[in-house]
Amino acid sequence: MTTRPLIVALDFPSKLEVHQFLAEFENESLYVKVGMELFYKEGPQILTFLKDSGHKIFLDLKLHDIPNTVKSAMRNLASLDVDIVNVHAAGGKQMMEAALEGLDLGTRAGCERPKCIAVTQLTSTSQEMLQEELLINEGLESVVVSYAKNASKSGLDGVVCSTWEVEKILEACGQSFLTVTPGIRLKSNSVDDQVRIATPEEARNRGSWGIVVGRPITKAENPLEAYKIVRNEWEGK
Ligand SMILES: O=c1ccn([C@@H]2O[C@H](COP(=O)(O)O)[C@@H](O)[C@H]2O)c(=O)[nH]1
Repeated sequence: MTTRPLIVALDFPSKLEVHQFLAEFENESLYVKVGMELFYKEGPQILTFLKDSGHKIFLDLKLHDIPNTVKSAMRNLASLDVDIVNVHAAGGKQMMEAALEGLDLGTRAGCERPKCIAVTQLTSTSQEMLQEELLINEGLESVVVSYAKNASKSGLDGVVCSTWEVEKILEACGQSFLTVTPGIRLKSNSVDDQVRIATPEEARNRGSWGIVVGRPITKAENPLEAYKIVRNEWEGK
């Protein structure tokens, strides 16, 4: 598996669809993302199944609450033995620090603490929505970079952002700060509800650490073939 992962978003209603999807990949070890839809239906057991099948896991629950609640929740998530967890940077620095404290408390001796990253602005958010609905009167890029700096100052390992903010974030937070970029589309794909989209090649050229790809693979007529096309473009083959 590449050190700059292609993370497949398992946005399925239940474990049945997950099993059907993964069956096509035979023995390939994937980096998968489990989000709210699947986790709220199946609970931690789905993570055990994925780990036992040899996959790495980004548990994408996007915590956003008061610091004490996030700390306690992260303490529990730490015991699930996943590779990445996340919060919303909009929760603020104190909340992000609390998330790390909870993870440190919950990580079992001898195990690695899950990496913790913060969502800056969702890739479905546009400049217009930022201003008109969220009432944030800054440029979107500057808001994203500013939230990334808060995440970095709080000790987090990286952020979720769009491909188009990666360069500025790496300049501001250092080249080893992780940038995970969803909103990835091949030229032939539909945009769906995403706004700040990029191709796998653009993500690679802009320096994304990892890309998250859901529907372009999971809804493809041939998911394994779609996965290989995305992976080849991401890896520059
Ligand atoms: O800003 C964000 C944060 C998370 N996501 C998640 O990534 C996948 C993208 O799925 P696609 O089908 O490739 O659009 C999905 O699970 C989102 O919840 C994001 O898109 N943007």
